[in-house]
Amino acid sequence: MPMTPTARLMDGTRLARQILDHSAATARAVTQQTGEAPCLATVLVGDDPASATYVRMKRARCEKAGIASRHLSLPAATTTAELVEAITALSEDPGVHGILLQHPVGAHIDERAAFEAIAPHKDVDGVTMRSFAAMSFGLPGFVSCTPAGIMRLLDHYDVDLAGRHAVVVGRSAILGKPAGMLLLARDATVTYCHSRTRDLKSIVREADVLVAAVGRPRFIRGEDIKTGAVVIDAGYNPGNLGDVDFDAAATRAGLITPVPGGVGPMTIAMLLSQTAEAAALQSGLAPADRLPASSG
Ligand SMILES: Nc1nc2c(c(=O)[nH]1)N[C@@H](CN(C=O)c1ccc(C(=O)N[C@@H](CCC(=O)O)C(=O)O)cc1)CN2
Repeated sequence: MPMTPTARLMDGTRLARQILDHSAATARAVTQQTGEAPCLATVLVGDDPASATYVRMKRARCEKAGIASRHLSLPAATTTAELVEAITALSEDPGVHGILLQHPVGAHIDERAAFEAIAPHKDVDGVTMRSFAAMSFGLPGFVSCTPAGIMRLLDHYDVDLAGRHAVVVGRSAILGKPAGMLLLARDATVTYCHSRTRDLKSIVREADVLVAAVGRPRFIRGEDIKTGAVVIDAGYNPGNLGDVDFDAAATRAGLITPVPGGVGPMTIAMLLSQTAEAAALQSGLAPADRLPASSG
């Protein structure tokens, strides 16, 4: 007999809307003050359809929020040097307030070198080493958007993290790794799991808070979710499938994010929030010691 879902849904679409409204208000203030709308430059390398969709979604949200966007589409054969040069030009362009390089780029490109060409004050996607270090030390700076969105969801649903066992499955530079650091900063006891982890299931079963960021559809089974756990599904697999077997997990979890409608919309909302904040900082409208994560 099918089990009844017991978990409460964490509605990322609704919370993202609130953050987008706040970002639009900040963008309006910048435009009134400077006569120029905040501007996000988006850079896409190659023709991966999913990446093109995400960039289109980001630009559409920008337009709705009164944020201008400038798009640079580069061929798949672009070299690291050419990409670094293009991003450096955007970093030096005073008309651009934020830069997004859509991940992933082709395997022949040194993605880290390309990310590092983003000027720190324009790193609204929170992908540079400097942004990661600032986040890890609790200093002002921009935070990688999906982890920032996850923290906003946890706060919105009043999840107390201190002393809880948070298990992050995945260790990518823009998702798993920073998510763990943010949870640690909130006094959670953090375990990172990855492809070489032994007996993953037994660790997942101990998670009070589980962040699934593996990139494998329905990789986390419902039977491995601890009763009452908070389950954050940060997966974005083809066909709008998350990393968690949602139906089964929802019969055991206390709180759970759906896919779609959970972490995804929060990722884009945080990008716009940080873009509006970057423009406000660059035009002297916001104090430089204000943490972007507190806006919206
Ligand atoms: N430079 C970056 N690259 C990538 C990031 C990132 O944060 N910065 N994240 C992911 C993909 N991503 C944004 O780029 C992303 C994925 C999914 C969604 C989303 O809203 N999904 C919807 C469903 C999709 C739909 O409605 O068509 C949802 O979950 O509700 C947003 C952003 C990799 N690359």
